[in-house]
This record gives sequence, structure tokens and C-alpha cells, in this order.
Amino acid sequence: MLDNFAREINYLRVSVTDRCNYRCVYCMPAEGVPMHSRDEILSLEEILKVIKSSTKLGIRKIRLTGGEPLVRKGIINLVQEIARIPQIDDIALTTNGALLPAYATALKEAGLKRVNISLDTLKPDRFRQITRVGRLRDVWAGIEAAWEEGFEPVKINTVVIRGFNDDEILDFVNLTKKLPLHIRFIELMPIGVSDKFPADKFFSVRQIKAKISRYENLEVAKKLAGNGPARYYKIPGAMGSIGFISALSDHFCGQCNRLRLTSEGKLRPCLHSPQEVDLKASLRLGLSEEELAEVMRQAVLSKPEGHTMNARGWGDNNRTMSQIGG
Ligand SMILES: Nc1nc2c(ncn2[C@@H]2O[C@H](COP(=O)(O)OP(=O)(O)OP(=O)(O)O)[C@@H](O)[C@H]2O)c(=O)[nH]1
Ligand SMILES: C[S@@+](CC[C@H](N)C(=O)[O-])C[C@H]1O[C@@H](n2cnc3c(N)ncnc32)[C@H](O)[C@@H]1O
Ligand code: SF4
Ligand code: SF4
Repeated sequence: MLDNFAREINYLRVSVTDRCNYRCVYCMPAEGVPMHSRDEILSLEEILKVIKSSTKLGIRKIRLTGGEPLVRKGIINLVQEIARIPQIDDIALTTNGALLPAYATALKEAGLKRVNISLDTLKPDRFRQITRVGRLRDVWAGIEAAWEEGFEPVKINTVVIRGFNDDEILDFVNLTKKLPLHIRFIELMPIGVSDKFPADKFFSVRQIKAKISRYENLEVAKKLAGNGPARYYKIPGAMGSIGFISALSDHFCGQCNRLRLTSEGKLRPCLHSPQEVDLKASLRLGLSEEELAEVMRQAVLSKPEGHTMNARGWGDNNRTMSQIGG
């Protein structure tokens, strides 16, 4: 359906859990975030009912995220059930990759189409620093598992933070020459813990491009499967491509196509706006799919025109990215 700004809303991002096996420094505090109890988060059946209802509004693409979606029990079953919904034509996962070696085959068999894997550094020590607990080799094994299962394209999400990994931009770019990897450089957003970061940690897409173009020519690449916010380029002759997600410096709110469902059942029309609609309450009152769709329709009509992160930071939000489903 169209929202009030004539944007076609067809993409639902579902946070299946607020839990995570990592503690990335820009996403979560060291001690993690207080976890919701089992009853507070939506059951898999409830998530499925919301997704089925959303197809009545025109949702065609589902992305499972979190927290870390692969730590949610029953995730394979959920993928299988979503893949059976005829109106859904794209089902994808955003993951830190560590559990992909264990789950890639089952995910493929269940009907998952694509995976986006987060990786901010190619250095093992740094990887431990940024994730606080992770091992780089586990994520590489996850990337290899995704290739082996034939997931295509395999996209990498790399948040660039000044003084932390901006010296690795060219190393990431070089990876795309010989590997079918699609590296997306993401601007750090002032969300949750990163709202408290000093302003000079921000590294803009313009600065990333300037760094790359000192050494490489970039040509516009054809659009990859998926309809997220990245704009893609490539080095002539390279196997992979390079995408840029300029969430702050050149935001893409004018083309926004998405809604979010948090793990505890709040429908969030915009990543940045604290406004949420309590679908869990509606679900537990026993609303039908049609009635739920009507509640969701009203939420779409209340979707803001765009974010105001530059001016307001994270404002009065009290959530971390892991809770919203980044
Ligand atoms: N500002 C803003 N940033 C977003 C939004 N959705 C995703 N992002 C950013 O884009 C990054 C990549 O998102 P992914 O989960 O990989 O999904 P995607 O890029 O939509 O996926 P594709 O379907 O593969 O294009 C996230 O980590 C966020 O940093 C959004 O609605 N608003
Ligand atoms: C919140 S994670 C959830 C899925 C999974 N755990 C993962 O790391 O891919 C989704 C994405 O959000 C990104 N992210 C988290 N905090 C962010 C921030 N403050 N600014 C920009 N991207 C952020 C992460 O790098 C990751 O690519
Ligand atoms: S970015 Fe993903 S892996 Fe890292 S702490 Fe957040 S949810 Fe976990
Ligand atoms: S910040 Fe809000 S309006 Fe902008 S792209 Fe993200 S969800 Fe859409």
C-alpha cells in the first residue's frame, strides 16, 4: 500500500529476538540489554500471523533480523512457514554469521533466499574488540557456508567508524576483486549506545568514496537482488561490488519501503521514530488476520516522512539497535 507520502510499503523487517551472541560496541552496552521473558516476546505463531496479515497490505519481502536471528529457537521452522506464504517473494536474513556454519544448509532447505552478514574488520584482534566476544574465523566460516549453500548474492554489512576501521576500507574493497562479495559501507547512526559516541567517530559515505577513488575507479554496478537502501558500484572486472548506505549524510527516507516488527510485537513504522503500535496486544485479544491488517494499515498511514537523526540524535528513543532490528 501507499503511505501518506506516496511511498510503496512492501518490506517488513522482523526482529525475531532481542538476544545476541555478540556485544558489538556500537550496538549494545557491554552487559547486554535486559532481556525480555519468553512470554513478552512474540511466539513464532504470532510472528507468522503478523506476516500473513501484512501481505494484505502488500508486504512482499520479509527480512529476519534481531538481535541475532539465529539464536532464536525454531528459526528454521519459521523460515519454512514464511516460504510457504504465496504472496511473499523474497525472504532474507541479516546475521552476524557466527552460527551460519551450523544453520546454512537447513536455512537453504527451508526456503531462505538471501543472507546479509555483518563484518566490520578483517583483523582478528579488532574483531574481538568490536564484538567483545566474537572470533573472526567463525564469521569467515559463515561466509563460506553461505557460498557453499549457493546463497546469492552474499552481502556484507560494514559500519565504518573513524579511528576504528576506516583504515581497512581499501582492504574490504580489494576483497571484491577476487571474491563474489558485495561489501556495503554503512554510516554509523546515533542509535542507542552509539548516540553517546563523539561526533568525530562518524565517517561519511563521501569520505569513504574519496578514500577509495584515490586508488580505484568505481563504475555504477547493476542493482543486486533486494530493495534495501544501498547504492552499488564496482571496480571494473571485479567479481563483487561495493555498496554505500548513507543513512545520515544523504538519507533514503524519500524511497522508504519498510516497516519493522520488534521482538516484543511492536510495529514500528520508522527506524528512528519512537512511535510504535502494540500488535502483541491485538494478537492476544484474538484479532483476525483482516483485523490485524487494519491495525497495520493505520500504522502505515502514520509513518513519518523521514528521520531527524542529524538534528536530534536518538532523541527520546529508549531502544538499542538490537532491540529494534537494525
Ligand atoms: N536509516 C535507515 N537505515 C536502515 C534502514 N534499514 C536498514 N538500514 C541500514 O542498512 C543496513 C543494512 O540493512 P540489511 O539488514 O542488510 O538490509 P537491506 O540493506 O535492506 O537488505 P537488501 O534487501 O539486501 O537490500 C542496516 O544495518 C542499517 O544500518 C532504515 O529503514 N533506515
Ligand atoms: C542490529 S544487527 C542485527 C542482525 C545481526 N545481529 C547482525 O549483526 O547482522 C543489524 C545491522 O545493524 C547494524 N548496526 C547496528 N548498530 C548500528 C548503528 N548504530 N549504525 C549503523 N548500523 C548499525 C549492524 O552492523 C548490522 O549490520
Ligand atoms: S550488531 Fe548484530 S551481532 Fe552485533 S551486537 Fe548488534 S545485534 Fe548483535
Ligand atoms: S529512517 Fe525511517 S523513513 Fe528513513 S528509511 Fe529508515 S525507516 Fe524509512
